[in-house]
Parts: sequence; C-alpha cells; structure tokens
Amino acid sequence: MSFRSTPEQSEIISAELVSQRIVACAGSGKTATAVRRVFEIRKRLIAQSGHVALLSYSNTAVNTFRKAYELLCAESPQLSRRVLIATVDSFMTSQILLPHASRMMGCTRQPFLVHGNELFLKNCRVFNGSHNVDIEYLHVSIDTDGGIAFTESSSRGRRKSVSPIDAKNAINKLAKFGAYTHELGRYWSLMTIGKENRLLEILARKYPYILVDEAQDIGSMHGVLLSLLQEAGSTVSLIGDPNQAIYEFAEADGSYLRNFKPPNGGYCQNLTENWRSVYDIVNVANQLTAANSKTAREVPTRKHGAFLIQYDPKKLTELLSTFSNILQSNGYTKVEASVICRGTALLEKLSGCAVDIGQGATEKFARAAICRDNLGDISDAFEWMLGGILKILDNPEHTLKHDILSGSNEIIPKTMRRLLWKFLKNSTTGLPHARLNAKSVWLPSLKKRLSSLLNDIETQCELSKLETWKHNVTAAKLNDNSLLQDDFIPSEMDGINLQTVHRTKGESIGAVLYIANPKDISNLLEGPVSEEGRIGYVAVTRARDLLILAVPETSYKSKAKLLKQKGFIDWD
Ligand SMILES: Nc1ncnc2c1ncn2[C@@H]1O[C@H](COP(=O)(O)OP(=O)(O)OP(=O)(O)O)[C@@H](O)[C@H]1O
Repeated sequence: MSFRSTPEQSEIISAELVSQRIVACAGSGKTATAVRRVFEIRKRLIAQSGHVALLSYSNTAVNTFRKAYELLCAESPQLSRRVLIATVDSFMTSQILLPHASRMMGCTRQPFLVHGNELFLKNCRVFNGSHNVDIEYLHVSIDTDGGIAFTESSSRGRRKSVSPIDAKNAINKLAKFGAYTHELGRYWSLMTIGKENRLLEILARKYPYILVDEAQDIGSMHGVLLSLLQEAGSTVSLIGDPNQAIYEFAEADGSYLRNFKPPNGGYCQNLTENWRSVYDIVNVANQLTAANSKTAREVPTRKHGAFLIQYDPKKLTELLSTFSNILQSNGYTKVEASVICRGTALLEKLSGCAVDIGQGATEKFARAAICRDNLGDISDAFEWMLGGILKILDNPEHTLKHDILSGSNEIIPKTMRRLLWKFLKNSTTGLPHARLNAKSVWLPSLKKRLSSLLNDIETQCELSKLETWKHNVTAAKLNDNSLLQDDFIPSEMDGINLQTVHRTKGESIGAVLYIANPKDISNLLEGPVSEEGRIGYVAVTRARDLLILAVPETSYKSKAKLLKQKGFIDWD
C-alpha cells in the first residue's frame, strides 16, 4: 500500500523544529513517520551546517531507515546529505568512544571491542564479593540518584551488585589493553563526555537535532547521553511504544520514554492507528493494554483473526503439522508465516537441535555445524567456529577475534579467515556434518581434521595450538545421536521461519503461530505491566492477518475463558 500520511502522522512530520515525545501503538507507522520527519527537518535546516541524527536500536531498523531515506532523497537530489542514521550504540562508539575515549581509558591505541572469549580477559575478572567472574558479565547503569551502579549477571537470572572499587579495578585493567565490552563502551563514552565539556558542546553543535526511534529501549546510560546532549543544546525527540520495552535486562523498561518531558515549546503526541493488523488482532492488543487503538487495515478475504489452539508439549511435531495445514488450506504462503516462541531452548528444540551438544570447545563446533547444516546460517556458524578455535590456540593476540570478524586486511587475520572458511564450508574435509552420530563419528572426525587445521594455522599464521588442546574437545555432554533430531520438524514446515519473540521485534508477519507455555500465557494475560507481559504483547502484535496462540492442553481449561475475554476465539 502506498504511504499517504494520516493527520496524526502529518502533524508530527510537519511540526516546528521542537522536541517531540511520540508514543505510538504497534504497527502505527513509526518507521515511515520518523524517516519523513528527518527528511523534513533536513529540508528546514538547509541554512545550518549541523547534521540530523536518526538513531535506533537494531541494525535491521537502521538499514530500513537508510533505504527509506534514500528513496525520499531521490526526489530531492539537491538536499544536504548531512544525516546520520545509526544505532544509539554505534553513535556513541563512532562519535565519542573510538576517537576520544582512549584519553580517559589511559591506553595508547584506539579502543577495540572484545567478544567475551579472548584469553587475556582472564586477567581482567571482576571480584563479586565471593569470587571472580568474567568481565563480560559486568553491567553498568545509572541509579535513580544519578550515581553509577555496578552489577554482574554470572548466575543466570540474578543480578548481584559489585563494589565500585572491584568493578573499577577490572574495568581499568581492561582499559589499559584498549579493550571494552559492549557495556563498558557506554561507560567510557559517558565518562569521556562527562569530563570533557568542550567535546559535549561540539557534539551538540554537530547534531542540533536528534530523533530516537524505538525509544522504549533507551536504558539508563543512553538516557544520560541524551539528557547531556539536550542540555548542551541538541533538540532531542523520541518515538516509541512503551508496551514494547522488552530489554529490561539492558536497563530499558520504557521509563525514559514515559517520563520524557519535551522542553522549550516541545510537545507530546500519540499515534493510534494500527496499519499492520486486522481488527481482531488490534482488538486483542487493545484488551491486553487497555488501549483504544484503531485499525486502518482493509478486511482480507482469506480466513483471518486471533485464534486459540491447544497442544500437547510432548507432541510439538503435531502442532507444527497442524499450523502448516492451516496455512495451506487458508491461502497463506510459507514465506509470510512464522512460528515464534519466548525462549531459545524451545526454539532450538523446534529447529531440530539435540539437547546434548557437548561443552567447551566441542559445543562451539557443534553449534557451528548446526547453524550451517540446519539453519543455513553460515555467518553465525563462522562465529561459533572461531569461538571453538580460540579455545584451543595457545594465548593468541587479544585482538585476534576482533580483527578476524571485522575483516582486517592484516596478514594473520586474513589468513585465519581463509583457513576457517575453507574448514567450515566443506563437511567432508572440514567441520563434519551435524547429522553424523555425535560421539562415535562426528567427534573423532572433528578431532582428526582439527589437527590438520591447527597445523596449517601454526605454519601459515604462526599461532600455536595448546599442547593440551584435545582436552578441550571432549565427549562430555555428547551422546551418540546426531546433533540434530531426525524427523523432528515435519518436512512441510520447510521454508517457515522459526524465531524468538525478541527476533521478531519491528517485523510484520502475515501468519503467526505463537507457541506459549503456561507462564507465557499468564504473563500475556497480565498485560504490559512486566517485561514478560510486554514480550507477549510484542508476539501478538507482529501478526498481520492470522494470529494463532498455541496453549498447552494443561492450561487451556483454566486460561481459555480469560483469553477469550481478551478477544481470542477457538480455531474450529
Ligand atoms: N499512512 C500509512 N499509509 C499506508 N501504510 C502505512 C501508513 N502508516 C503505516 N503504514 C504501514 O503500516 C505497516 C506498519 O508500519 P511500521 O512497521 O512502521 O510500524 P511500527 O510503528 O514500527 O510498528 P511496531 O512498533 O509494532 O514494529 C507498514 O507496512 C507501513 O508501511
């Protein structure tokens, strides 16, 4: 459908150049509105030399914005190109961290990102009051009094606070190498900009207008950055949906957006028309959030709406077959359908991944084989492979992983890339196929072939293998089934996407099967009051025409009535 802005959207696009807080319902055209607003601002800033920044929270969103903005610019070739479209993190990294933070970090090189399994990180572990934990688990946030709080998340699901002295000890050790984790990139950016007023002023002058999309994902560190820029003179606007704040683990619960007060003549506005979903799905979303969004969609001729089906968690294959039949008999193609679920464990099960896939380096090689042979995801497979290899090399350069992944043209990373790709691409001479018997065939072939790969690495890259490398490639947590569960997924499912709810954020999907467990159902029914409830809301609002909520048989009796009150009906 071609885009003609609605009165609500037009008002935002053509407003004066003031700060705006736009709270928008799902499917309300935030992307189209934000990109047109930036285009409009760029036109009006013609006499000024500053840039307009459009910031978001995922590379997918950034790519979508860039394409949409290019299309708009095609109509105005004379328009200034001074627009930066980036993620909030890459804005921080490119504008503050890389060019300026080495001064604060006390390092002599440009800072570089570590990924978590570089061996030198062992020297930078954090003491959490009882033992040392890896620095990748260290989190930094700004508490309500504006102080810096340090926590660590090495025990799943529980954040433990870390004393500032212990945290800073580890952070500073890492900084001396010039290294930072994702979290610490934000920390060093804020430390730098907080100390160097002049830099802040320059940035605010360079970016007089900043629009942040997906603003419900602004966490405390990003919030401080935006507030500082605003105080220094940038006009900051936010657009987002607090009901879709699903990154609470990253300190983002939607509160920055909810509490944002546009200064100096700025104003708040809502976008309330859903262009994505049919009436029945918008109705469910409204019931869950006590909202009153309208649907702008035409009524499709094929069967559509929000339905319930029951399933037996022990018979997931049957559920997938049922969904596939529903699609086929109601005019839905496979490419417009997705099966989604909350957690990666269920997703792995659905994608045919076995439960036991080894540990340590073995697990990394196993995941590489699964990504390549089952999910067809060669770039993820490469990262897993590299992770495995780094575990069996003897003290490689701490920047090696970064250099390999960032496409460095230096001889060692370049040669490593070539050797690893060759190993990954050929399952007969390189990484063995995931369908082989794991313990008796896959692992022995892997070890034999790794041995010759490691020899090549030693001769061509001058990197030694660990003498005891075979101790890291063991059969622990591996059985003799294949790494993939044979015949788990019915063949008619081929071509239908399987993804976690988090992965679907921002997407529009023709037909969705949301496989929920009892807890997911309770959370969904409670509404967007908790992160888990918001995850349910995101799942529901991805569907364009058909939403099927799969409810475990054991929960159906107690939950069906409540779900029907929210607008679901039984699939007949
Ligand atoms: N005025 C409009 N005219 C026609 N189509 C529109 C209009 N506004 C939005 N749309 C369409 O609605 C769909 C949903 O828009 P978009 O993906 O931008 O929503 P969103 O607000 O980002 O949703 P969410 O936050 O739920 O991901 C897109 O296909 C978009 O082109």
